[in-house]
Amino acid sequence: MSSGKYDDRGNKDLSLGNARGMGTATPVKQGGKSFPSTGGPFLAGENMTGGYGAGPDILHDCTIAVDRGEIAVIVGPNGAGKSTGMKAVFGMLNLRQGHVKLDGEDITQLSPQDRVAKGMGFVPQTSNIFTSMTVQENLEMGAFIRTDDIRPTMEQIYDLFPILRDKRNQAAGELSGGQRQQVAVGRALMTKPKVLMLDEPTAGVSPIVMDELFDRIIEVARTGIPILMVEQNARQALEIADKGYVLVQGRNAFTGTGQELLADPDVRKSFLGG
Ligand SMILES: Nc1ncnc2c1ncn2[C@@H]1O[C@H](COP(=O)(O)OP(=O)(O)OP(=O)(O)O)[C@@H](O)[C@H]1O
Repeated sequence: MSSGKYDDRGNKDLSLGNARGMGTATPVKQGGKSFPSTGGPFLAGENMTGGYGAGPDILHDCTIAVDRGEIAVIVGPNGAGKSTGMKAVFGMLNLRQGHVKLDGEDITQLSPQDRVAKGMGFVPQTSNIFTSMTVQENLEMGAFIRTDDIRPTMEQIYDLFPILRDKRNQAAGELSGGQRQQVAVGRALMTKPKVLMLDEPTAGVSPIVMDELFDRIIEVARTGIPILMVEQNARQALEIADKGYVLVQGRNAFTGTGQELLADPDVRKSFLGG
C-alpha cells in the first residue's frame, strides 16, 4: 500500500501553497477528540448542521475539509452521515448552520452546478455513470461545461486509466465494477476540477481492485488535485490519508492525520476492528 506522503515524489504542482508547515499548529475546535492541525483548508464544510428537506438534522456541527496537495478521508459506521456530509459540501442539502468555503470564498449559497463551475468535481456513490453510453461518451458528457478543446484532458485520463482507452467504444454498463469507478472518476476529471470529492470510490470491488483504485487516486492527488473522499475500507483509506475524519451520528468523533488515527487506541478499538 502506498503512503499518503507523496509530496517528495516529484509533484511539481504542489508549489501552489501547500499549507503544511505554515502557520501555528492549533487544535481543531469541534466536537470529539482532535489532534493539532494546520490552517487554511482548500475546501471546507465548517460546523455544518442540517438534514434532508424538513426532516431531522443528520449533521450536527460537523466539519470536514481538505488541504491543498492532500488526501482527506471520511470514515465511520453505517448511517454516520458521511455521504450526507459530502452532499452538504456539494450544495445538495440546505444547511441550517455552518458554511462551505472553497479557496477562502464562502460558497454556502451556491447551487451544485455553480460549484462545478467554480472547480469542484463530485463522484456520487451511486448512478455515477451513464451505463448505456460508451466510455468515451461518458467522458465527453463530463466535459459539458467546457467550451475549449477537451481532447488533451481525455488523453490524460486515458493515460491515467489505460483500460478506459482500450474500452473507449464499449458501453460503460458492460465494464467491471472497478472499471466503472474509473469511468466515474474520469468523467469528473473532464471538467479539470480544482478539487475532487469521491463518495466510496471502492464500493463493491475486490481488495486487489481497491488497492489499484487507491493507487490511481494517489496519482490524481499528485497532479495537484486535493481529494476529499468517503471510505468504508477505513484502515486502508487512512493509510493513504493525510487527514482523517471519523464521524459518528453526524458529529466529528475523531480528527487527525491518517497515521494518528491509525495509531489511536480508541479509534482502533471502535472503528478499525482492534
Ligand atoms: N435522501 C435522504 N432523505 C432522508 N434521509 C436520508 C437520505 N439519505 C440518507 N438519509 C439518512 O441520513 C442518515 C445518514 O445517512 P448517510 O448515507 O449520510 O450515512 P453514511 O455514513 O454515508 O452511511 P453508509 O456508510 O451506510 O453509506 C441515515 O439515517 C439515513 O437514513
